[in-house]
Amino acid sequence: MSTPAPPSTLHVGGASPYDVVVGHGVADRLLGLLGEAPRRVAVVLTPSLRELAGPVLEALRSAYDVTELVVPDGEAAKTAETAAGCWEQLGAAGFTRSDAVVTFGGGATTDLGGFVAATWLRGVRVVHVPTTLLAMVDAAVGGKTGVNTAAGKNLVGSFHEPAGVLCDLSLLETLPRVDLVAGLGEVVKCGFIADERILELVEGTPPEELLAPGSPVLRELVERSVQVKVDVVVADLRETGGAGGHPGREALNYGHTMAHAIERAEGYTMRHGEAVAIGCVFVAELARRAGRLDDATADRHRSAFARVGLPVGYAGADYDTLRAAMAVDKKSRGDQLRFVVLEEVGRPVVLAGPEESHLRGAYETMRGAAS
Ligand SMILES: NC(=O)c1ccc[n+]([C@@H]2O[C@H](COP(=O)([O-])OP(=O)(O)OC[C@H]3O[C@@H](n4cnc5c(N)ncnc54)[C@H](O)[C@@H]3O)[C@@H](O)[C@H]2O)c1
Ligand SMILES: O=C(O)C(=O)C[C@@H](O)[C@H](O)[C@H](O)COP(=O)(O)O
Ligand SMILES: [Zn+2]
Repeated sequence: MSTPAPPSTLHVGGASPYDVVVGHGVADRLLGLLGEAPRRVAVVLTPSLRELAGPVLEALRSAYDVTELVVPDGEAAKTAETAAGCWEQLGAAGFTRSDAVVTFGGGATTDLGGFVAATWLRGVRVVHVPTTLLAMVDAAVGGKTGVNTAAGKNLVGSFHEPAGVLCDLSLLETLPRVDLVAGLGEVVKCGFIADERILELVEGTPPEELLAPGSPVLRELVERSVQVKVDVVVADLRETGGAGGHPGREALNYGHTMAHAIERAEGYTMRHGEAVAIGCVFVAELARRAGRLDDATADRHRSAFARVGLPVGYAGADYDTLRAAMAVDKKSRGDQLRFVVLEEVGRPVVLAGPEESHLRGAYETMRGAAS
């Protein structure tokens, strides 16, 4: 076995700067990152990850009063009720503004834990230790936090930047393959919106190699995807818009209008990364029909996502159900749907108010591609 390369640090500039550290064993840096200011540390995690979190919890207990905020697994954690339960526990523990929250888990845990940290005392420090590929490349970075409501996904939340993100690639060793594959959904998305080298790596590497937690290619994909996200959020943290025709932070939402509608229609049983793959293929087809994207790049979407084992079609819910769910997307303005589409790889733009016939046509193509 070759020794893994030393950790790399990606700096996120702005008003509240922090670092994203990527490498093997970097969860050990948690104590150094939290420093001496906190007396209490609350760790947000799920029952299924308590064993994996053992060394982190032990290290934290050696330095702080630790409160475990044990939340439901997966999307079930992202509710106002779960957040309220965490607030109760923070209150009971006498959690102050100098104390800190640590999240340990996938994107659902970092979203919920980040939201709890953003709202407790109007904002306390949070450090994310993402344990899924998806959370490392996307959810833990950039400060978007939130929970779902009956009306849709991530409808309540806030922007609250972490004090640091520790992407410990060793933690991926226990992650089921299907969740690793789902994480590639956001990785490939980053390739299409901003970094074609990601697509070349995905297209040119055997999937087995891509999906090995110790693989240098996987590590490069993590670093490149984090860099894509960092570049976007540094320029437009609060999603107020970009310059020169670039959609700003909304670019990271590529494929998400349909993805979130499908997740909601499926009662959040489909993995987010899988829905993102379908959503990207859908919106590429929409852009093709609207005359914005060429056939070859639309086809490249199908082949890139399918190559790593992600779905590229969906036939579960009918058009009207998905159309209604897309209307509550945060990119919508009034009655108008807005999509991020590509004009070419690396050139995202906003398509506002697409023709209904193009939407229906892209929906039918998505239905036809369902396996
Ligand atoms: N805030 C953001 O910017 C942002 C970005 C992308 C996605 N998200 C959100 O992230 C969520 C999806 O995150 P996800 O794909 O990580 O799913 P997830 O958090 O539901 O985790 C997937 C599964 O993996 C398990 N797991 C996690 N780490 C593990 C490990 N190391 N070993 C074994 N099992 C492990 C979890 O228990 C869970 O069952 C969605 O809610 C999505 O909306 C947020
Ligand atoms: O960070 C962002 O901005 C993103 O859009 C990244 C997405 O991958 C992520 O799923 C995000 O949570 C979606 O945001 P939302 O604003 O559509 O809820
Ligand atoms: Zn996403």
